[in-house]
Amino acid sequence: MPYSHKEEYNIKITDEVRERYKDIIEGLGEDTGREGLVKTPERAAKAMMFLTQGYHQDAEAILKSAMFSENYNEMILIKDIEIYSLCEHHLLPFYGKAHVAYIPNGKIVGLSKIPRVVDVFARRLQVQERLTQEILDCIDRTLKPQGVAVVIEAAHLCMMMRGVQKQNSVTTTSGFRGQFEKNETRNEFLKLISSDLR
Ligand SMILES: Nc1nc2c(ncn2[C@@H]2O[C@H](COP(=O)(O)OP(=O)(O)OP(=O)(O)O)[C@@H](O)[C@H]2O)c(=O)[nH]1
Ligand SMILES: [Zn+2]
Repeated sequence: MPYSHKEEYNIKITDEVRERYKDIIEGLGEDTGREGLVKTPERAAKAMMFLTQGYHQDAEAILKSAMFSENYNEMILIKDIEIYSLCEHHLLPFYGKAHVAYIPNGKIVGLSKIPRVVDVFARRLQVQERLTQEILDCIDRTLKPQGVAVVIEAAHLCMMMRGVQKQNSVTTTSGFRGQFEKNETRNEFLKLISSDLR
C-alpha cells in the first residue's frame, strides 16, 4: 500500500533523526553495532518524534471539535493533569501536573479536550513559562470564556540529574485571564487545586 504524504514525511524525518542519533552514540564512544544498541538510534528517533508530535497538532482545532452551547456560569476545573515535556535548553524531561480552569461564556468544551490541548503544547521543546502561557492563550482565544487559569507544577530533570542537582525543588508557574484576575475567583481556584479531593 502506498504511503500517504504525512507518512512519507514522518519516515524521512525519522530516518534523518536516526542517523543523527547514531552519530551521537558513536561520538560518545559507544559501538552502535553491538547487539543492545543496533536498534537504539531508530528507537530513540521514534521516541523523540513522539515526544515532539505537538509541532504537528492543532490545539485550536481540538477544542473546536467539541464545543457545546451551555448556560453554565461556574468554574470548571480539571486538575492534576499529568504533563511530560522536554526542556529546550538540555533536551531533558520536566514533568508534573497542570491544573486548568475556565468560566464559560455560553460555550463549554468536551472535558477530555483540555488535557489534549495540554499535551499538544507539552510535546514540544519547551520552557515551563511558555507552556503555561500557550495553554492559557489557546483556551482564551478559542473558547472566549469569562476567565481562564492555568497552574503548572513541575520537576526538571536538568536540575536533578545534572547542574545544581536539586532533587526536591518544584517549579510553579501560573497564568490568569478575565475573571481569574479578580482576587476572589483566583483564590477559589487556588483553594480547589490545593485540596486533596478527587
Ligand atoms: N526559566 C526556565 N528555565 C529553565 C527551564 N528549564 C531549564 N531551565 C534553565 O535554563 C538555564 C540554562 O542556563 P545555562 O547557564 O545556559 O545552562 P547551564 O550551564 O546548563 O546551567 P545549569 O543548569 O545551571 O548548569 C538553566 O538555568 C536551567 O535551569 C524552564 O522551563 N524555564
Ligand atoms: Zn534544562
